[in-house]
Amino acid sequence: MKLGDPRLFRQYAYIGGKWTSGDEGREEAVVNPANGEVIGHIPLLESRQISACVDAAEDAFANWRALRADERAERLLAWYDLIQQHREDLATIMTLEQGKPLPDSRGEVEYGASFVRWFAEEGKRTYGETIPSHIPNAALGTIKEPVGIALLVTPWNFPLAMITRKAAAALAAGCPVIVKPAHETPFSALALAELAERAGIPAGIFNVVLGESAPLSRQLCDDDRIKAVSFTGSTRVGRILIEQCAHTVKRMSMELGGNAPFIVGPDMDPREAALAAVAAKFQTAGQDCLAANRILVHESIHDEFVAHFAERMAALTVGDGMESEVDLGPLIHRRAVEGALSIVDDAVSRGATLVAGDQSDAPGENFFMPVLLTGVTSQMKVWREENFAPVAGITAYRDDDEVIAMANDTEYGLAAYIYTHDIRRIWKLMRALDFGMVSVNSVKMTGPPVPFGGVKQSGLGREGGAMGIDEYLSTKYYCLGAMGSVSGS
Ligand SMILES: NC(=O)c1ccc[n+]([C@@H]2O[C@H](COP(=O)([O-])OP(=O)(O)OC[C@H]3O[C@@H](n4cnc5c(N)ncnc54)[C@H](O)[C@@H]3O)[C@@H](O)[C@H]2O)c1
Ligand SMILES: N[C@@H](CC=O)C(=O)O
Repeated sequence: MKLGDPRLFRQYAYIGGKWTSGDEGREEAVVNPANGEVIGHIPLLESRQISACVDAAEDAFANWRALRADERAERLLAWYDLIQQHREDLATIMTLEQGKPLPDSRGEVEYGASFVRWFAEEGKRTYGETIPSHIPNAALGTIKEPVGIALLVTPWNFPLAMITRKAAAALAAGCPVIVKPAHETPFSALALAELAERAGIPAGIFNVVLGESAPLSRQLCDDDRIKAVSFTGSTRVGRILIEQCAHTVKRMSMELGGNAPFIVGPDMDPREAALAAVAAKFQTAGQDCLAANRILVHESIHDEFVAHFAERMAALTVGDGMESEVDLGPLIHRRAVEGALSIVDDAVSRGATLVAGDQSDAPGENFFMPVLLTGVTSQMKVWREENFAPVAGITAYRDDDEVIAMANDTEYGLAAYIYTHDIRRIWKLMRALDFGMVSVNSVKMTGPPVPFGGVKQSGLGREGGAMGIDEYLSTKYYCLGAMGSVSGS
């Protein structure tokens, strides 16, 4: 791997400010999904090393929480500057381990860094409140305090930004973090740790643990010293973590799967809407929780929309993300390709039409050519499951009430898109859609000021925005009694 700063490529865990190998020497290879080449190895830590990591975080907590918010902000801003300075190396690491095209990786580094800057500032605004007292001669109010050590478990599709969106909020709030990255994409997390160290974030405050996911997470969920768990990943694993944390009653934030509807109104220009739908579906090769999976188009413009969608989709190039002019990189592994194939087969066997998507054109075993299916129905996996692949399903609807019922017919409730210029329709749909985020006439909806998150089985809590830091803060109410005559009491 050619990096301007080779020390960003670390093949160790990072615990209590020390780069750490596994005590028993167990390791795992990490491969480039585009070509199967081994990029490097990571240690698999033993249970006692995981406990040592919690010890280190516990030891570091008191001093970190005691810093003033502006002192923590200085460290975070230094981290932000370093991420920006090293963005090219960070993007290279990301493309090699995740597969996304290099320009997308650069975009993710920028996006990930933006949360660090945002929360550096937001940490200075964790205000409590004063409460008009109902108790004679008493002063009432609240203050916000850090919850304690936070475990952050993150996915492989956004290997950097899903960490910074959590970690920056937790650190700004005064909490130490233990990051458990996906084993497919550990090197972005480790590069962030290297930069956190250089930024003066003290030992024990930002830790990265590596190991077998299930036992490792179980041990940390069982540990009463961990006070919060923030998870981004599948709904299936989210349910497991919720169960595991029940008996220690931890604060939980869950950013889980999505199955976004993309609704196109009858007044829309079919071409404009189709270009937006392609952009909303195929980012990160469809491996995006916001991907427009169920494209619901008014029957009056359906055929024209499909023609434009197919034309735009045909222009997408699939290849190694390190090459120029690539739109879609590989899927993360062969299992993902097989999953996508089975979803397409299921849809076709149940009556969907395969308009485009010839897999014999795929440039390698982990690649998947974009697929367009029409006539998809709620009986098909492509409708019911989060397909997490470049598989687009389009279906026609008659009227607003029908499309609302179709869009809400899913256990997921992360994001929905509406394309129409009819203000009454916008308002009606926006209110009726059972999703945590609704984007109207815009593919882009995320960013640091935004309360990102879902309803139903897409999650609990919000990341980003003013709400994002609250996930790492406890509210302490105080009642100062016998204060004498208190004005306003
Ligand atoms: N809502 C959001 O903000 C958001 C953002 C990105 C991704 N996602 C979701 O993430 C999923 C894709 O990512 P993924 O495949 O990495 O998800 P995943 O649930 O398989 O894995 C996520 C993390 O959990 C770990 N893990 C896996 N099995 C575990 C277990 N039994 N116990 C504890 N930890 C375990 C993994 O190693 C990884 O670190 C999709 O469902 C996508 O929608 C959601
Ligand atoms: N695209 C999402 C991540 C989902 O996979 C984001 O911007 O946070």
